Amino acid sequence: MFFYLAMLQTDQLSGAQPQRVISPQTTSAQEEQLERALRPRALIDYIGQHKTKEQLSIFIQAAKIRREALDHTLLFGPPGLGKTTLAHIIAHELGVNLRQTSGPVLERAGDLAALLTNLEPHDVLFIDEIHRLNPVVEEILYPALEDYQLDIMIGEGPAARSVKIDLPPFTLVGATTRAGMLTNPLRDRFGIVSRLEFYNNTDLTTIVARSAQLLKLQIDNTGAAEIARRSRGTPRIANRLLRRVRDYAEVKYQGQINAEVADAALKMLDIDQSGLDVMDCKYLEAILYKFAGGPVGLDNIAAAIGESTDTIEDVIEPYLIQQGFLQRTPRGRMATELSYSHFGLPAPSTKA
Ligand SMILES: Nc1ncnc2c1ncn2[C@@H]1O[C@H](COP(=O)(O)OP(=O)(O)OP(=O)(O)O)[C@@H](O)[C@H]1O
Ligand SMILES: [Mg+2]
Repeated sequence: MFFYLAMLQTDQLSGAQPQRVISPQTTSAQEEQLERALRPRALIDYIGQHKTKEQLSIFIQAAKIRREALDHTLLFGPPGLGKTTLAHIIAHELGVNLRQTSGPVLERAGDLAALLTNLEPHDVLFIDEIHRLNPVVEEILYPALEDYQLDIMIGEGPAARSVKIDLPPFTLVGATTRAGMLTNPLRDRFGIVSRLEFYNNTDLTTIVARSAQLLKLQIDNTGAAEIARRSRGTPRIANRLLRRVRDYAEVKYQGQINAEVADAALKMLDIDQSGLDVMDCKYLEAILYKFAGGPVGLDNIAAAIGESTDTIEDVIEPYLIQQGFLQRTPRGRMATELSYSHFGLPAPSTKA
């Protein structure tokens, strides 16, 4: 209880709403600062995502040998898996500047034009949440991506004229949690498309151990593995749980973290043995108890648990599907046998 209050206070001090511990989104400015400190800077320090890493390493080397800009790159996957981190690493490995913006921030064509005309040759322009680009801004982006040209209108009415400006060759790195929401013409302009996957326990354990070392914590392998196992396959959550477990260990165990200490701390935070938290359980229980295991439509579940459909689709469902707790069918969401057994319910007789 003391622990929970302490958490609330830190969040309130930073002006943010208290949030779910296991939320894959960053919850405060303070957390963002900590994240930056833990962010690997070179590709070799980026743990896991072996396929993506291997591909990128080759494409980056090839671009450098040819002295060309790297092809435009789209990174997609659930929040907290390392898209922003990877964008920074790409620029670092290419030895160029990174200019960062995001879809919702670029309101007018002029905002994008200002960014593009300030790029130096081979620079990386990173657009986060690229699925939320204003269509007018997106139109300007097409010729910029294809021909490194900016086509803009100057003035209004009869005096208006279109001007073409040459841009230096550059690389757009786009990040999105929703590749499906990108328009086709935009998606087609990315030469490299990388899907980030949830991390396996081994890779996450390495990430926890690395963060612990940077934070100078005393943790053994069992402690790192326990935190990893309950982090929803997500480095951001792993790093956050590590900090919360540290608090617990400092108050109760002179800062020593092992599996038992981690387990006790995580139990107190209501994160269960499978790494599911209160929101996950609420979601699955709604399907199991209110909708007889499904199939049930997204809007109905959203109304039942009072969450937005976006949060459900971006944050809650991907991990539950990946872990086999949930099935998405054309008729709606369905609980799997694993869900039934997780909540101690008998498996349903096979539905037609
Ligand atoms: N492969 C990795 N190895 C080590 N640490 C990682 C790795 N990927 C991510 N992290 C850590 O996880 C944190 C979150 O990563 P990042 O901000 O890049 O996620 P994201 O995919 O951009 O999330 P969002 O969709 O919310 O923008 C980073 O601070 C970093 O410390
Ligand atoms: Mg990000």
